[in-house]
Amino acid sequence: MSRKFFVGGNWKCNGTTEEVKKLVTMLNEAEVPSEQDVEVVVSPPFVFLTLVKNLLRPDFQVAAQNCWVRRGGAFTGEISAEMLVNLGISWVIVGHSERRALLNETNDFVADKVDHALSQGLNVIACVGETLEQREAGTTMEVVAAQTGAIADRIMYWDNVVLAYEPVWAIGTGKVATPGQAQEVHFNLRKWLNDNISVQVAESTRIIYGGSVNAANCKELAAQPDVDGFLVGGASLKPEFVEIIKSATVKKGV
Ligand SMILES: O=C(CO)COP(=O)(O)O
Repeated sequence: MSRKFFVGGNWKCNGTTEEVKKLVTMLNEAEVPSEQDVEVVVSPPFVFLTLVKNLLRPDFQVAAQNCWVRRGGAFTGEISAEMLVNLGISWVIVGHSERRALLNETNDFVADKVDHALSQGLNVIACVGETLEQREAGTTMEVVAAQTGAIADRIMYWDNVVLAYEPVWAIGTGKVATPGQAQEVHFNLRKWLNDNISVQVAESTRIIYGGSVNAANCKELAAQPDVDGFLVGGASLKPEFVEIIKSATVKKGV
């Protein structure tokens, strides 16, 4: 069993053309472990997708932060999965907690999106995670299982899916989950996959952690057996993103 370490950079709604070019130049010049050891995917806002795709080093890939739930058409302001494929974009982030919370995306809506994005040949980073209230009420695993279950029903081939566990209380707060807290949920999620999908899917699906990951905390998190990488927000806009990519070496024992 080997799950390639995965590091995603979610740039969220940030950046000007100049800033994006600078960030890409920094990434292009960085020395990182080889493609064999780490898969790196950066996710700029829609308007910069083509710019980033054209400038970015070929060993890194590009993700959109969202896409429309079904085929394109008369949906003002939306971007379809077909358009992303047409641009040569290979990944899309789906179900991010900011969209669930601020745009009222439900488990069913997220599941429809996963279904359509996969049907068009996109790879999907599907996000799940509990709020602070849910954690304090002891319902973390229930919430995460319900979110995962909704999308799992629509997935035929798990090879194109990465699960991102992003506890809402750790996102953009500087309050990172402890390695133990992250490992506990990742372990339980993998067990959920084992019990509800298959042993093979449980062993091969990458479960990455997101929420205030930075250069200082990434190594200890990466050392957890069920943490297969990261989805990084704020720190993905800074040079320290390179250090986070390098935490892949923790898995290799290098
Ligand atoms: O939401 C996140 C990645 O998708 C995490 O954001 P931060 O790393 O800024 O906490």
